[in-house]
Amino acid sequence: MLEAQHITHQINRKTLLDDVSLVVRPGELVAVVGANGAGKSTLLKTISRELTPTKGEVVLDKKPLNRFSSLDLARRRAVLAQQNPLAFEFSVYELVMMGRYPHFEGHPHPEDLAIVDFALERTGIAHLARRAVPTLSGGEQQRVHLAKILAQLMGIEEINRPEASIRQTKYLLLDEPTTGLDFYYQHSLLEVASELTRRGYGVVAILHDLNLVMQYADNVLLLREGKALSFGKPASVLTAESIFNAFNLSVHIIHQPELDCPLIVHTRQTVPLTAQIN
Ligand SMILES: Nc1ncnc2c1ncn2[C@@H]1O[C@H](COP(=O)(O)OP(=O)(O)OP(=O)(O)O)[C@@H](O)[C@H]1O
Repeated sequence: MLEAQHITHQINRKTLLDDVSLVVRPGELVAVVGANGAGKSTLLKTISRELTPTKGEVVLDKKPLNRFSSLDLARRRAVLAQQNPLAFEFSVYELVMMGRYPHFEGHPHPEDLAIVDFALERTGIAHLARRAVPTLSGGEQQRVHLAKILAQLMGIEEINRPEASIRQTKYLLLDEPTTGLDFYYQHSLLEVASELTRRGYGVVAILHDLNLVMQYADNVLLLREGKALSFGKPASVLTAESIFNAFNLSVHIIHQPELDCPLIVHTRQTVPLTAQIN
């Protein structure tokens, strides 16, 4: 279990996070939502150990995060950042192979090569393997970075026995992973994440599309101005009232029996029909 316990984060006199807690259990996809500047990336960076909180603690399987070696942590959790470092002239294959660096010294083993091939296939970029990363489109580059973190976490036994659960829980931490992805790949990415949760992974994803949250998240944390407004099942947390509180936007929540989950639609301020006719 991955737990952020009462996280407060202050920079100078500004409070970016104020007593925020989050729990991610094995097998769960937890979404973090909120307006721009609400503190979502700050929370994810704290959970990944990129930032040290002013107060509070992040605990992975009951052990504080700061007690893990960098190598152990790299094998237990992988991070898809909002802004990925420039890939210079690396090929797609080379960049995805970097995901395996915590697992070998010198030359990659046959299983590292198999895992990289699997990650390239699973993210739909095998045909781009020899291309230089900077020549790819934004969405293609995003899929390369996803493939890299899959390669970082997956083990050969997971590829050979896809139906088996993993022995030790691993966590994917995704900051706006659907950025730049088309409609098909937004869903494809969240299907990959869901598939991993079924194997026992935990996933934390910052998402802006609340309908994707409704469809894919097991739990959601709603942040406003660094504070947790609520945490729980998407249909209970994402109400018209809470969305108005967090985003200052009026929405309809539509329940259709043929849909798996409620649908959130922005209420546009329309001119009454009679006024238009006149
Ligand atoms: N190093 C910093 N110094 C000062 N303020 C910062 C720093 N880092 C972040 N902030 C501020 O903290 C707030 C939260 O930032 P954060 O990046 O966590 O927001 P976010 O919810 O991820 O936003 P977005 O949806 O725009 O990505 C913002 O107002 C941001 O300007």
